[in-house]
Amino acid sequence: MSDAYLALEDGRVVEARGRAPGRTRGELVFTTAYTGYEESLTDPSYEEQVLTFSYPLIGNYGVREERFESDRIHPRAAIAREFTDDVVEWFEKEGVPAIDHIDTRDLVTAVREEGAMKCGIAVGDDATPEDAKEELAQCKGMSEHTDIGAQVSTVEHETYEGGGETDVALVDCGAKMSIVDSLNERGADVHVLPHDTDAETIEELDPDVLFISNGPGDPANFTEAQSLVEEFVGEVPLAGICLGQQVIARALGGTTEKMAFGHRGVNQPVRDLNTGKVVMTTQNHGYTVGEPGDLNVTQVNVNDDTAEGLENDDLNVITRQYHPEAHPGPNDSLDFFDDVLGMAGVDAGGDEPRVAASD
Ligand SMILES: NC(=O)CC[C@H](N)C(=O)O
Repeated sequence: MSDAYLALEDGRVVEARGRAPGRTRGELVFTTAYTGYEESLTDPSYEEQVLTFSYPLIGNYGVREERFESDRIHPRAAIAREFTDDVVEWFEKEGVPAIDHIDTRDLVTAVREEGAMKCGIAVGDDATPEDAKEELAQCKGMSEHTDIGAQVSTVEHETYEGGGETDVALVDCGAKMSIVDSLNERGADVHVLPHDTDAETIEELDPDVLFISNGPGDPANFTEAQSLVEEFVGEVPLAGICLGQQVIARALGGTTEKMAFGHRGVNQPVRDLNTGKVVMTTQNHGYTVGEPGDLNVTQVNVNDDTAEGLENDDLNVITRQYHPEAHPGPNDSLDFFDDVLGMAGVDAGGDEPRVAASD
């Protein structure tokens, strides 16, 4: 007898130990990061997903709000080989089901071999395998969550002051706070705006940069953000991270597609095609840009050659598929934020000037 069951789309039902009760469902994803569980769990990009940690012990340095990327846990449930009591308390407080004492190596291998899959979870004294299967039966595909932006976005315009040197309009499709921090630290005031902000609001704000944030689900469902890009491209410098890159590419005639299982960890190697330099990056995405449209591919993933950086110097557009803001992960690509503010004519103190794609 167990008190936790995980039903997988491949037909298996796996027993586990229940740590925080509840029933839920989502797309099963993983991260191979061995630190940064507070940041990952509060990253809005994981909305409607179930996060499996491949590192075996999660929670061993406690839970501190200073490290949160948003105000709540976003994955619908969490899975590890072993969660500490500290982190379990947090799951219980937020009502997020969690399970451990499960073979996470097997789960991650299944996702890597069979591709992204749906799952259902049932945790509690009276939980049964059928409960988990019922959850699985109700699980939608990521693209079917058409209103996912509203689940994660701010509803009000919020301003985070960073010295007033520049004004960045950050369209919040599920933004991580580290993006705001990275811009504030470089002297920019950041205006965090709802995902469905209209063109008039942007016109009134008259920002120096229009920035589309990271976010959950299928970029095709962020139609309002895409319209803003179509409206302002060429007039206002544009930047984007992860979902932001995907939305901007779609707006500029490009395409996006679902990957087999995505890029998931903090050691994804990215090569800059101009300099040849390779940096380690943090990644957490299941979609990728196929055709880049009016953008040039300036950086690629060393493992599979997918587009990691897109730019158009004439139109003043620069985007990244990975997370330059880190949290979790390496700080090697923080200079992206210097380049973003550089488009607005600000010398934000970067080490070296950006090399244009056409040079
Ligand atoms: N971290 C992100 O912004 C993820 C982008 C998008 N939801 C994807 O899965 O590809």
